[in-house]
Amino acid sequence: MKTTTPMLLQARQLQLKYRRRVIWDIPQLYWHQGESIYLRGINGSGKTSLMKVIAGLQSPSKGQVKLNPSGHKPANNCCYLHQHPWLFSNSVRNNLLITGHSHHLKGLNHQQLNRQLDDLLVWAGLMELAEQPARTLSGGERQRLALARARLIQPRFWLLDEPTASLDEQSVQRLALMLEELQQQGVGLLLTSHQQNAVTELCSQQWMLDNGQLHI
Ligand SMILES: Nc1ncnc2c1ncn2[C@@H]1O[C@H](COP(=O)(O)OP(=O)(O)OP(=O)(O)O)[C@@H](O)[C@H]1O
Repeated sequence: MKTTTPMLLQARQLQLKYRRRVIWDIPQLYWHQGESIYLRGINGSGKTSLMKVIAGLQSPSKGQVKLNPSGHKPANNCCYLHQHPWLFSNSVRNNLLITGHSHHLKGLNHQQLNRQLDDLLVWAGLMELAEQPARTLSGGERQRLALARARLIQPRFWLLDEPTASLDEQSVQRLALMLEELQQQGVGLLLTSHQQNAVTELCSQQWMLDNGQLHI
């Protein structure tokens, strides 16, 4: 991460409406970098919408999400990971390379760049699949590649929408180990899941969306 000063993401009077229907109304919300939060709520309670608003991918109807220290934008420091990650159709390694080129890896020489990609492939358990087309990966492998790709961008806040849906026990454990390493680096994690598992157990806090209210 670029600096060591932890950030605080906060919002006041945050509201989301679709037409006249209020999805949620949140008087205040604080998320310190380094905190891991399990966001719960029944289908349709507004979890995905809240994550997208926090990550700067969607505008709220009222209020604003801010980062402290001020001057930083949520969209530049948050990464929202979809349940079904979108990947480039070329190889696993090239998925990382393309993302790396468009971010901070531009200044690295060929050898340094390859070393960084190798480290990420090892972290994600994808070294043996590095030359395989990403479209042929299994669900668990796709998730791990999406995580490795996001790590290149070095977000402070990671928002994972149903990362373990349709993963078997072993894949969940593997993902949990990867997320644990991110936690040790001091990132913030916010994740949803309809089942409690090794990934949700990493979270020391829970937020519950219920009937338009966020219970913290
Ligand atoms: N673009 C939109 N226009 C109108 N309504 C929408 C739109 N996007 C979402 N909604 C509605 O907002 C509500 C919240 O949706 P959201 O996807 O945030 O819920 P969720 O808690 O993530 O659900 P799930 O657990 O099923 O993924 C739902 O009732 C949904 O139909």
